[in-house]
Amino acid sequence: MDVKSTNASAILADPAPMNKSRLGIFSRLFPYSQSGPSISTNGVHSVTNKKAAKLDDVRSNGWLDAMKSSSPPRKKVHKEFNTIDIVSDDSEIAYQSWMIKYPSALNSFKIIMNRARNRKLVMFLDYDGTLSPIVDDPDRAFMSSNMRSAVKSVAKYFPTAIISGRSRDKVYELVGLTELYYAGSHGMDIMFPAKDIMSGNHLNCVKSTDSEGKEVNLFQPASEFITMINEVFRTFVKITKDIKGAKVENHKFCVSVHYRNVDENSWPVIAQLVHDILKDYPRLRLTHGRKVLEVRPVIDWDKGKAVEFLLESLGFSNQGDVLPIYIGDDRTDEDAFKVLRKEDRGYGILVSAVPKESNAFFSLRDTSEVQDFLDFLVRMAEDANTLERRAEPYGYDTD
Ligand SMILES: O=P(O)(O)OC[C@H]1O[C@H](O[C@H]2O[C@H](CO)[C@@H](O)[C@H](O)[C@H]2O)[C@H](O)[C@@H](O)[C@@H]1O
Repeated sequence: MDVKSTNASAILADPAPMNKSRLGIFSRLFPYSQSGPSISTNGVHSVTNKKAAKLDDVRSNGWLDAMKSSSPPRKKVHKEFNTIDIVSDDSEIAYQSWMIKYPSALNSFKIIMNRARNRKLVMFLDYDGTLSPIVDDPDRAFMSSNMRSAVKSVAKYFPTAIISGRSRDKVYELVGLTELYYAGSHGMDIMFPAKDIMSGNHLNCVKSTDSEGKEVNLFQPASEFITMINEVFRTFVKITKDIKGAKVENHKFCVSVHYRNVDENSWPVIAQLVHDILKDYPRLRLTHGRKVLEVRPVIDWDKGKAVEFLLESLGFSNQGDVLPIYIGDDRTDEDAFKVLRKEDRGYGILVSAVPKESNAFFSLRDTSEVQDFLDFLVRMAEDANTLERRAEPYGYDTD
C-alpha cells in the first residue's frame, strides 16, 4: 500500500469566482435520475388527477412513513431487569445476524488491508453520525478531539475528503482541519487546491481563490439554484416558526428542515407544509435524512458523483491503483456506497447500530468504532513506514 504523505492545503470560506466558464455543466447534470427513498414533487404532479389528490396528502404519499423510519430509535431504558435482558438480547442477535451480510470493518481489517496492497488508499468521510454522534441540536454536533486527531493522522498518510450534507463552510468550521478536502451540500460544493488537478478535462470547474488568496478549484454544479434555495429557506423559516422544536438550516445549495425535536403529533403538519411549498418548486426535490427533510435541486448530482469527481480530480481515476473507502451512516451516503460497489471499485462502510439494508460492504456500530478504524489505519501506515525506513539501507523489498 502506498502511504506517502498527502498535502491538501487550506480550504476555507467561499471565494469569488475568477473564471465563469462552466462549459456543459447542466447538459451533463440533467435529467436527474432519482435514487433511494426520495420523493420528487415533480413526480407528484405527473400522476393522474385522482392519484395526485391522494398523493398530495403526506399521510398517503410515503413521506410520513419515511419520516418515522428515518433514524434508529434511541435505546430504551427498561426499569425491570428481565426486560432489559430480553430486549437487548433480541436486538443483539438481530444485529449479529445482520453482520453476516455487513461484517465489521474492524474484524475485516486484514481483508481490507490485503486489498489495499500496492494501492493508494483514499478516504471519504461523512460528518454527522460518522465523525460526530447524532445529537438533538445540529449546532452542537461537535467531533471529539480524539476523533479530530485520528482524522488528522489519517490525512497525513492518505488523501482524505469530508463529504457532508451541511454547507462546506459549516462542515469546515466543525472539522477544522486544513489538510482535508471538503465537499458540502451533499457534494454540490467542492473546493480543492488548483495544484491537485492531475487528470480529466474539468470543464465544470471554476478557478477561484480561497480566503487566503490561494488559487483553488471550485465545483458548484447547482450554483444557479442559490437564489431559489434562499427563497425556500426563508419560506420554511416562516411557515415553521410556530412549530415547537422545528429548525431550518440553509446549506447554500440545499435546505434542511429538522423535526427531531418536534412532537411526533406535529410531524404530519410539518411534512404537509414543506410538501405544499415544494409544489411551487418543481426544480427542487425532497430526500429524507435522519429526522430531517432535505430539499435540494433536481440535478443528477449526489455524494456518489462527488466521490467519482474527487477521485478523478485528484488524479486517482485509474481504478487499479486506488482503493477508495467511504464511511457514512445516512441514506444520502448510499449513493457513494453504490459507486464503490459498482465494478468492485472500493469499500463502503455503513455506520449503524441497527440492522438496515445498504450498498455498503462493511459496517461499524458507532462513531467510536469509526475512530478505532481510523486509528487502525494510522497504526498500519506508521508500521509500514517504519518497516520501509528500516529496510531501505539493506535494499529489501517491503511489499
Ligand atoms: O451528510 P452529513 O454530514 O451526515 O449531514 C447530514 C445532516 O446532518 C445534520 O443533521 C443530522 O445530525 C444532527 C446533529 O447530530 C441531528 O440533530 C439531526 O437530526 C440529523 O439529521 C445536519 O444538521 C443536516 O443539515 C445535514 O443534512
